[in-house]
Amino acid sequence: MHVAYYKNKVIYLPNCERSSWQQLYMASIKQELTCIHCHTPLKMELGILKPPSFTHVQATNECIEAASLMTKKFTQHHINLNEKQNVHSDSGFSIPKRRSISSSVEQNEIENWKEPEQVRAIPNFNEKKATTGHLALNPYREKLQKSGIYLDNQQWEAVQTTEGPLLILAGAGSGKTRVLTTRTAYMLSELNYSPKELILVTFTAKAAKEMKERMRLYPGLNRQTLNQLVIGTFHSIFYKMLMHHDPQRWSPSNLLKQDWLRQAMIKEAGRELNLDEKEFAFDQALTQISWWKNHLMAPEKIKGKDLFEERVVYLYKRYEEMRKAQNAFDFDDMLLGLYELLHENDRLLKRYQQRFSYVSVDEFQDINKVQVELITMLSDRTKNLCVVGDDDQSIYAFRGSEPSYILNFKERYHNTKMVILSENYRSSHEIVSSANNVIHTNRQRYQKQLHAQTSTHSPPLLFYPFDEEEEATMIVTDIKKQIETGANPEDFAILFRTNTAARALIERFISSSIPFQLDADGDSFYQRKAVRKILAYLQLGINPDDGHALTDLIGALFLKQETVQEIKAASITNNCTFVEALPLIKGLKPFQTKKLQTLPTKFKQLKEKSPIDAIAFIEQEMGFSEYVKKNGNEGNKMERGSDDVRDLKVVARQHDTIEDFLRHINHMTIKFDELRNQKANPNSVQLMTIHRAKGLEFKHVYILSTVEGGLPHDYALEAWRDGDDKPLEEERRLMYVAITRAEDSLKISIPLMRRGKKAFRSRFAREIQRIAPEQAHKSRERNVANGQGIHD
Ligand SMILES: Nc1ncnc2c1ncn2[C@@H]1O[C@H](COP(=O)(O)OP(=O)(O)OP(=O)(O)O)[C@@H](O)[C@H]1O
Repeated sequence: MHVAYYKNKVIYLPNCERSSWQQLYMASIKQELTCIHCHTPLKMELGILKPPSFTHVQATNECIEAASLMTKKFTQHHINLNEKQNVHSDSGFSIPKRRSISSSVEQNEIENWKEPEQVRAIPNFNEKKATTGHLALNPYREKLQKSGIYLDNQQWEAVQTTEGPLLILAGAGSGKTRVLTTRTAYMLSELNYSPKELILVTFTAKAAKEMKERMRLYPGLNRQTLNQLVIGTFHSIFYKMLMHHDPQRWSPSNLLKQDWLRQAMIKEAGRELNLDEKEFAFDQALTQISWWKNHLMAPEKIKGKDLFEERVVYLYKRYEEMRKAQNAFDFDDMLLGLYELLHENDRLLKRYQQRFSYVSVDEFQDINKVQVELITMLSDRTKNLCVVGDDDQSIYAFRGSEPSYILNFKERYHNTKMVILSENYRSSHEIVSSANNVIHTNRQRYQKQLHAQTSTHSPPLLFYPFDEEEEATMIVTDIKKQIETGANPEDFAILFRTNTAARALIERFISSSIPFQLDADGDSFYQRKAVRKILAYLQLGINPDDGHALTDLIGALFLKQETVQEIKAASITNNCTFVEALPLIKGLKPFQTKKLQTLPTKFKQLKEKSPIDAIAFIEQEMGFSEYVKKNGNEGNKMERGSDDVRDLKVVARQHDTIEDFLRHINHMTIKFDELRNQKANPNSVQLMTIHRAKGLEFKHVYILSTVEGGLPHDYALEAWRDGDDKPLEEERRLMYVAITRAEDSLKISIPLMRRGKKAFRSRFAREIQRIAPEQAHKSRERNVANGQGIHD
């Protein structure tokens, strides 16, 4: 059904602007859309696969007749019911829409709808399974197979290579965990190496635990042997070593465990520079300091590139002084401490080299400078260093990791043997081919192609929501339908590039009945600096005595926090509101006083506006644009204040009054906090950043906002325009990681609008539609052999 009654008007869906669909959808949830005949509330379907429609649950024949009669009227040439009634749109709906409709066409289809498309560039599936019988069967391999542990030939080759430097390039889903655990088990139970000789470094504690648990299932391995094995993260293993040598200095009580402890130190140092606690990006400063430490860069050796960096260098220097004076250490010091200890103490280094004859490292693509140096030192005697990783999944440059360590491994460690694991056991052929299509464009990589074991004949889907809001609605609707027909919530994951990209999605899940879990760092979108300040303006517009809002706002007026007390005092002595007291502050420069004098009137004007107009007014008339320009992205190239304001405008457009807008935000902020403290429910839809999804797998995956600026992120595009394509290559790897998380189905969202502007489909969404040359070549060879053509 395409007609409904809404706000005292009859509306016809094909005539409604695309931008209004989301509002209509929200209206349907509030039961404001009704049947034109019986006035029963209608449900609006706004999903991925089909154009939207209204559903009438118990429609009578009269209801259906009335709807079809009305539809006919709307579709007649130049005739429009609302036009006759001379009703004009006042809520964003173009009713009537002044366009001619061919009288011969029964115009009952939605022209504004853009059909989803399947990925076409899928080569024919090669049924050939991974080879398992080519190498001569080894009794141990047979034993493994009897225990249900199958290895393909490439995996088996990696397991058997125990001596010398070994690089195992493990494509996504190719069983690197299986290889690492089997290789360790093989060395222990088959070659009878002592567990004390082995050290296995993982990237997360979870991975270490999983490997230990898996190893318990291997034939011939007992608990006692496994307990002697050194397996854990860099931090856990190396910290134990430090504790062993100097327990007093490295006592856990000296650890700066929480971020706020470190922040407190740099904030104290910041006061020496007169940095405003609420304005300066201290969190960014800590990330930068950590990056330098992991790159073995002492503060004396760093020259800041800009004012922000110069300040952070100072904070770094003072932080180190304060930390040392307190005998404290942070997580980075655990690695640096051991690095220094082994450098200074050659005898100790030799002892460790003597003890650990076999060093293995997982997730080698994510390694950083200090970690590389440490494992090189430890394995230097025997050169028995086995590293497992995937250069295509290196996504932690911001934390100091570099794909160059894995790419240059062979140059750094002579006589390296390289084994490539290219059989993917996780995803369908259609998903694997799409991943291959995207990643092959990267230049900084080992050329390789993943190969899937099965085909579902169901290619990934590209779909086109109008904007962020509609994207969220479509995905929630899609998942809901699948759950209704038997799928489990835990089968689904929605992946996004940044937390802010998921704002609308989180809100839609909060309002739905679907169990979900959010796995992302950081506060709610509405707690972000620029957003909080805009909201403070709006709150003061409504309540000019709002003390919290005044505190949030003060920096945006280029005033110091101490001024808040002065304003409050002036409001008491002059018996006026905080806003009215703004022009009464003494000791300011004349231009500042002049600006403050205009504010009370402007705050009054603000109150009367719609949320979207009010934000524009705050930006242009109340000086906020100027503030954002100066302070919007201090030290943070990833998240700019101006983008946050544009994101906020997307929400603002959905609300008619400031009160309603603020109520919505307040509700969502409370719900977001509850979410943070809620107990984990394993059977829930997973919402997470792509970074968090690494190493995980889900039956059905959705990727959000695959548009230029979203994925790839704006900052990478800027770097690329300046001639640096490294960040863009990392974004492509992120896309690759996201795609390869999916087992059975993958849906990629390409909104038409982003942050209120026309969006352009991501280059990755274009690349996915072009068959990777290597795949095309193989497919052509096969097809020639089979006498078929290929589609690309
Ligand atoms: N030889 C094999 N035969 C059948 N299944 C296998 C084989 N090797 C691995 N698998 C299965 O393939 C899946 C992916 O393996 P695993 O999680 O170890 O991949 P991965 O290489 O760590 O992936 P990623 O790097 O993408 O996170 C697992 O379910 C694993 O049990």
